[in-house]
Amino acid sequence: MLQYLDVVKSYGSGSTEVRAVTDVSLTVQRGEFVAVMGPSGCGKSTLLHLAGALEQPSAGRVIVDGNDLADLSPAQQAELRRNDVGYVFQSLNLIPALTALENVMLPLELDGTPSKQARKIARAALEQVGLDQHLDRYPDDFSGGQRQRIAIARALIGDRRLLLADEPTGALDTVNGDQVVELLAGLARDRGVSVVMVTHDPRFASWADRVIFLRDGRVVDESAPAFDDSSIR
Ligand SMILES: Nc1ncnc2c1ncn2[C@@H]1O[C@H](COP(=O)(O)OP(=O)(O)OP(=O)(O)O)[C@@H](O)[C@H]1O
Repeated sequence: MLQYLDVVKSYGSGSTEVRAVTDVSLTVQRGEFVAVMGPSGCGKSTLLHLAGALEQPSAGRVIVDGNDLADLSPAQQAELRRNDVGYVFQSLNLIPALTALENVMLPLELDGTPSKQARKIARAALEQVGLDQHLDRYPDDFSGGQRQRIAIARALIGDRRLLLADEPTGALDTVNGDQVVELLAGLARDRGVSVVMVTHDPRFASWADRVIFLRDGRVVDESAPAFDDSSIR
């Protein structure tokens, strides 16, 4: 579903050049849940941005669902972002003035889906994340974990098959964080969504099928989940 081949990403040039990602080769299978860990600034977010075609690699290739992103025009990249790739961030970006249902409907409506149909699809997406009640309430009426689930429903709308989650538990307590990560694991296992989740917390990484450790932009280890390794925080 997602492949990095000898990927390098630098920002700036000459004496101000920063190597965010260096020689990363990595494959994420369909339905696989991969956690990415590593110290601050090691390139975790950059890896996600490359997968979502939000950044272009300086060298190497990024392949999403069989498409080499470099071969796609900007319009085709935008289409891939819209149809295949979902994002979840630590800050939820839910719109406070819209209800839970309206928040999830929004991307569909912006894409021209008629309201009635958008409502139906959004309800189904919310049901998949375990929310089928009080959908006419506003984000502030939900707990942090429920809000993140609304954001995940919105990210997955339209059957996206690759979910990029950047610290989705960052603003949550352990109980809510666990629920969100359990949901991500279930989406991978039961629906074949490929999930790449950046996290600082070994507890949440332990839900993943595989954990990738980055340091200074390089993959330094790839292993079974670590439960308590303070050196990688
Ligand atoms: N747009 C940019 N311009 C210049 N440098 C950047 C840019 N984005 C990231 N960097 C640099 O690239 C490196 C990797 O950044 P990145 O955000 O990918 O790390 P990270 O592991 O996600 O960090 P954190 O855990 O703090 O979010 C850092 O040194 C960062 O300062």
